[in-house]
Amino acid sequence: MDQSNRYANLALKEEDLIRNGGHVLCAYHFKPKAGYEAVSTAAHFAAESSTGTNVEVCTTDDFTRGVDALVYEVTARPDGDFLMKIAYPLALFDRNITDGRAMIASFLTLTIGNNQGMGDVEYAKMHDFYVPPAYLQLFDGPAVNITDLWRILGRPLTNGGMIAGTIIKPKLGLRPKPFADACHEFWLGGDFIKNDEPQGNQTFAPLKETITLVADAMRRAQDTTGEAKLFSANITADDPFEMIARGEYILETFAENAHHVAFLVDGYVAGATAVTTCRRRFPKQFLHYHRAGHGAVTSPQAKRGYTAFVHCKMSRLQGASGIHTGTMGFGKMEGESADRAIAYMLDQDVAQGPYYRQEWLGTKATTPIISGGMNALRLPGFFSNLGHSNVIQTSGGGAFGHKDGGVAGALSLRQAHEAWQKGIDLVDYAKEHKELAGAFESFTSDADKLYPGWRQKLGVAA
Ligand SMILES: O=C(COP(=O)(O)O)[C@H](O)[C@H](O)COP(=O)(O)O
Ligand SMILES: [Mg+2]
Repeated sequence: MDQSNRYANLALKEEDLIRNGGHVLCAYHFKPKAGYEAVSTAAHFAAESSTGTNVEVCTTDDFTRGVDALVYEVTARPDGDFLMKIAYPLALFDRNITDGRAMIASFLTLTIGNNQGMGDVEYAKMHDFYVPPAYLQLFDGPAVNITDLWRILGRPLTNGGMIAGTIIKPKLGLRPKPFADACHEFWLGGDFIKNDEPQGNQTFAPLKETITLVADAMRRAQDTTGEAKLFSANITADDPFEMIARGEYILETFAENAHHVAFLVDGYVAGATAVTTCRRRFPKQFLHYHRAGHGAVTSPQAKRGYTAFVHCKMSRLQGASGIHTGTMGFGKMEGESADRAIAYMLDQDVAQGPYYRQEWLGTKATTPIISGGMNALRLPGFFSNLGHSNVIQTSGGGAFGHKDGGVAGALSLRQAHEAWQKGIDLVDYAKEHKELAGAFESFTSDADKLYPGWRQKLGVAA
């Protein structure tokens, strides 16, 4: 059944839809199955994503038709796919019975829901979306972000710079004492430590025992260095009550340092409920959105789901204090330099996406968290591409892979950031900073690639 006379209106103008503010707009790259025409398939897609199904139902009335999602653009793309844009009336989206607020679960159920498995759609992937002010203000948005961490660290509250972090490695297999010892070591040179995402309450490292030792390690490191230290504790679980139990135990155990604790939630695998449980139950803690598994849908190889840009943009609506944005081609994970647009959508008040310009109307920024195969040598290029260094940066291998250990690894990260801030060439800075020089000797293949001639300049034999 061709539903394009009901669910498509190609005469609608995007600027009018934005000016009227009554619709969420979504842009997809899509392809109909062989034998299906683009506009009618797009109309079926919009029907399935809003008020319709594959046939007319006798229960539809005039009100129903007034809240249909409408395809307002279908254009052929050079790669053979189509660009499809759909306007979703705000009334379609579910609202809480407790407080009338919006939820990402409903946004996804409609915009990336049943439409992902339709028989006439080869694939469809969301590349951008636009949220009008009336819907934007119904989301929690961030309560806390890097500014609050800068305050704890005693830094300027604007342009306070990179927070030097690590991830405790190995990923799994450390018992509580070696885990806390690794934390203590890194904190002697760095600021921020996160649990690696699988670390929780394994039998060989019970959470209560590990957290008690980590809280003690933080106290000792703070006493020794005279600096504040930060820990991002994983509270991800299937059960919100389990997350709350973990969070409460952690805050109680860190006691006077509870405000130095962030909560890590693996928001892709555990979902919107887990993110919002943390955002609402612990609004004073930094909500660290980790995104393990997101590559299954966000990878450029995946033709379905949504992009990393869309994923990160949703996290700001939900109220993530920070989210991993990838390393933009400078680390080990998939990405490219143009991914800096993801960071700008998170940390600016007006930002341009691939298809829509979004005004955030004073919504707090979500801090980009830069992680995945990073080390001191890769930081200057990364910051130059991004244009600023106001990020949390966590290097796991890049800290504990340093030839002189975790303290030197942490210091090398700080030194690389200082060099970039001062506009000094990294090799020149390494002549005066032995931990940075040690990073060159530790990560030699990066050094050879990024800084040819470094051996002669630093007097290191080949
Ligand atoms: O443990 C790590 C990185 O460890 P290492 O520093 O040793 O590479 C993180 O889970 C990844 O950064 C996730 O990827 P992303 O940040 O892209 O979500
Ligand atoms: Mg990890």
